[in-house]
Amino acid sequence: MHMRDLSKDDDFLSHLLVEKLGTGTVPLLVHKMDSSRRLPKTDTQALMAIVRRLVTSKGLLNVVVKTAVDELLELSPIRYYLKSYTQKQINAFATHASRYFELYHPSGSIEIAHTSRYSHHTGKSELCILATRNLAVGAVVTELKGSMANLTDEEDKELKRTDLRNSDIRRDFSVIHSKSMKKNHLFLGPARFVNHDCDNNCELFREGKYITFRVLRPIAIGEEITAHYGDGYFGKKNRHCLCETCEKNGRGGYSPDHHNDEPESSSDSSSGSGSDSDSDSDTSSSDAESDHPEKKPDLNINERRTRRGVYAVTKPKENDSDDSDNEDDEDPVGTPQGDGEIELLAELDTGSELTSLATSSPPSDGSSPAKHATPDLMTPSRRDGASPLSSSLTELTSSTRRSTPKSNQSTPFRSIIATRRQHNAKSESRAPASVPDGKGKSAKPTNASPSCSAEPSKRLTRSASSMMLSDNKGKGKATPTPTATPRAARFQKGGSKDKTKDEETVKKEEVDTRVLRARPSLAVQETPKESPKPDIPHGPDGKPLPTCSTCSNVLPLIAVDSKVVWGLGAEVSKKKKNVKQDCPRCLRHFAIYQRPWPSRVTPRGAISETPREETPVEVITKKVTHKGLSFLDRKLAAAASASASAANSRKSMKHARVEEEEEEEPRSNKRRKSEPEPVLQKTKVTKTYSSSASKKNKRVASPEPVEEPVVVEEPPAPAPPKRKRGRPRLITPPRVKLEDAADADKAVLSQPRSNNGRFGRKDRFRRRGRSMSSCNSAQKKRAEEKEDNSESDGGRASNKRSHDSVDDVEELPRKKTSAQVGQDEAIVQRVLPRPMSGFRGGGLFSNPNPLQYALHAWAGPVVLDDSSSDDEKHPETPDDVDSLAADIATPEEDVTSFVPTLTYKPSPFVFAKSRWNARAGSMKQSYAAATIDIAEKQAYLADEEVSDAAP
Ligand SMILES: C[S@@+](CC[C@H](N)C(=O)[O-])C[C@H]1O[C@@H](n2cnc3c(N)ncnc32)[C@H](O)[C@@H]1O
Repeated sequence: MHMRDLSKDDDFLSHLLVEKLGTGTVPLLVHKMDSSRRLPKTDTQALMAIVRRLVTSKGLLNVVVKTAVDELLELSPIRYYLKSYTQKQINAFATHASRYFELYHPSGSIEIAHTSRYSHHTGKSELCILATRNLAVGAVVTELKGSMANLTDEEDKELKRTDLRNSDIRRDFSVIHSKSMKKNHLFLGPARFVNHDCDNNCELFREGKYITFRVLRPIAIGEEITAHYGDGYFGKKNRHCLCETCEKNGRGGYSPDHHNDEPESSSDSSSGSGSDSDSDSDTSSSDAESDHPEKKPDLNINERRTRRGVYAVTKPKENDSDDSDNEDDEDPVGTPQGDGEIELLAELDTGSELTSLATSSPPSDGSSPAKHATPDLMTPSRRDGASPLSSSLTELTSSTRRSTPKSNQSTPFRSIIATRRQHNAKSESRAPASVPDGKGKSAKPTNASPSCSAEPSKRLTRSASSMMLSDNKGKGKATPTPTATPRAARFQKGGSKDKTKDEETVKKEEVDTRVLRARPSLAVQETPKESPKPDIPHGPDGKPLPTCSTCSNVLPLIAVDSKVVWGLGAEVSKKKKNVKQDCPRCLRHFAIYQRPWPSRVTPRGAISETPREETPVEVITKKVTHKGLSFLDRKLAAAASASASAANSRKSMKHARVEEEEEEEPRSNKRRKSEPEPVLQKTKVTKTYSSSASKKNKRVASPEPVEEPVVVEEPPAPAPPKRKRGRPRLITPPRVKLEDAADADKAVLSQPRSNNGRFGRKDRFRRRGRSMSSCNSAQKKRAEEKEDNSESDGGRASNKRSHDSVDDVEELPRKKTSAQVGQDEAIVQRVLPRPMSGFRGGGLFSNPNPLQYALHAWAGPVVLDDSSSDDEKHPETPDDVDSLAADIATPEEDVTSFVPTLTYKPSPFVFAKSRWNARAGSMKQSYAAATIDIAEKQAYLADEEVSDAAP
């Protein structure tokens, strides 16, 4: 993908899906790559309607996102925007759009919001990412993704260059450095809104071909997601950094002796060859010490420093110290480091930001930027910091609090970024001098100063940058809370030598955590045992400040271009005085979800209501009992022992296997009649099986979409389709009907795409290679096949691998799945991972939400046994839409795009069940056939499974 395309697409999509969505009079202004670019005018209502459908759809994430992308592409302004695009560009656009849509899915855990932590310094509206759920350590924020584009050397330099002609151009984007390719890539998308904190709570990491974020320490609802850009991103040793940690510790931009107009900023604007960190590299350690006298080894174990800011690299070498600028300078980025788990160095562009920091409205007296806070400050505080005033939804449970960051137990800290207070103070005094401590803490001295540690009982907000109260995250490096941040604590205690040792321990713990950690969402759903004490903030006049009736944060003052657009009372005065008022963040949330912040619509039974390909419907109603399991256990044990003796005859088994496959279905049916499996205790048959299919002993899925299968007691139960063992597979969606074959544009846009909206390669080929009339004939053919299949062989659920393209399906009717002969809608819903078919949430657990389970329990930071397959299959080439930047270009990629999100790590229970669903039956028939030694067969199957699992 080209940098220009990505920039343009991101400008447009962020405009559509961030700026315009539910923001009303309070826009979430996104810094554009090119703010002078004219964007097609788009109906906000139409966009909101699409998002509303997304959030209310009962479907899998990738399916509903794909639908949303489809709908977006149908909008006239978007069609107009794409009219000159090639198919490949449309694919990339669709992929990028899916990243933004994903943010809004009810299963999501983050939101984009305003922050004014930096605005008062940069003079620009800034955005941030906030958690909408409590996030546990190790959780992967899967929806925080970005698209990448290859950068030529010229583009790389250009991005670092300060464009003096257009001061609006902000370099608020990430640049990822690929170690393997030794190239920089532009990294845009929702992930670009993650701000820097010197004590970051998330880290960038790579999982397969994905780059996403992993939680380093517990994050509370409403807390900002932060990453570490590197030690030199904001000047030497981040001396201009405005993060909360620096604010707490009086460092960086909050250092008493901080000056904005420090010389290193100018180096960024020069040519692009230099960077802020380059400057750092030359900085003596004594300089660094003076800036950060208490600086401890960085907590991010993955961090290594390079010439520019880095926030995700391989594990550090032994004795890697914080003052390793020179070492890193010399360290070629392509040199393998550590175990190579993370192969990307992630860096943010260091060019213009520092220039911006240094040049934007510097205080005339050179004082700390906080002294010049303007009223446009707003970052909603985290959930647990809120003082519930009216809504029970704002309350947190005690257990939730236990899982919240250590900050909650530590000395409360109140951010100086207390917009409304500052504003009020300003109004009253009419002069910045009204801020007595020089940090804007005067609005309510007891709250604003560190002395507020005398109020430990009060749960204060984190308020990364807002007008609100802010607590101390408690993550001060000097006072780690071992239980909250064991990793941090270790690194703070130990030197560099200990660090390596500790890393190993931590790594091990991480692995454990990956398996055992609780779902992040679990912590969110609990109900409070008791409400925290309301902490109603007061203004300088002693009067209580207006608070949001939902999140209880102080209502912000939001300014755009130095003009207050919200918060001065205009919007409140229209209403009655005592009417409750929500803050813009909660208003936006409500507009999107129709529910009070932070709750989102959670489709109930989304998984179970969606028929899966290759999943016999009757299996859905079966339950595995303990009795059945013990029986299966015995069988499994017998098979395992038998298989041990069969290692030397596996080759001959392959022939036998072929024969067996030919006979499998009839035998399967035979088995079902004669030997009912104990595990299938409750066999119910749905209407989706035709009598003709029963006659032929073959299963035929209903041509109708089976949203909620009506279960009827109607024996006999047809045999489930044979399932291959091994990796989960997706079934490729069929082609969508071309409503208007004459409309070429529409034909393009209505082509089937993969889950995130991209067009498959073969689809593109088809589009070029086939005329519209051939499309029509294909439709006819499908209709005929549909009839055929409903009467004959349609029940043979496809065992095709996911990379069987749509074309394959159409051109090879015998491979056609039963779902594909049904309606298109039904087929779309079949784009499901195969492993899920073995996961019967409703049957196994009291909370029948396998999607949630998979998302939160399994989508961990584990390097999966099959996670490398993507890379093995498709070496990453971010310059192409089929690569890192565009991960769903082909049907194969449909599979891979889903896997990281729904990482399949079955529990032993589920694993046993899913395995036995497939294996137990075939084993029995193998015994019955008695022509092949069962032991050999099992050995062969085990072999097959291994090879199936391989990419
Ligand atoms: C990748 S962007 C993050 C999103 C950005 N806030 C926005 O609205 O687009 C990086 C920019 O955010 C701001 N920023 C993030 N973290 C910061 C920090 N710790 N100190 C100062 N500015 C920061 C700076 O303006 C920086 O250039």
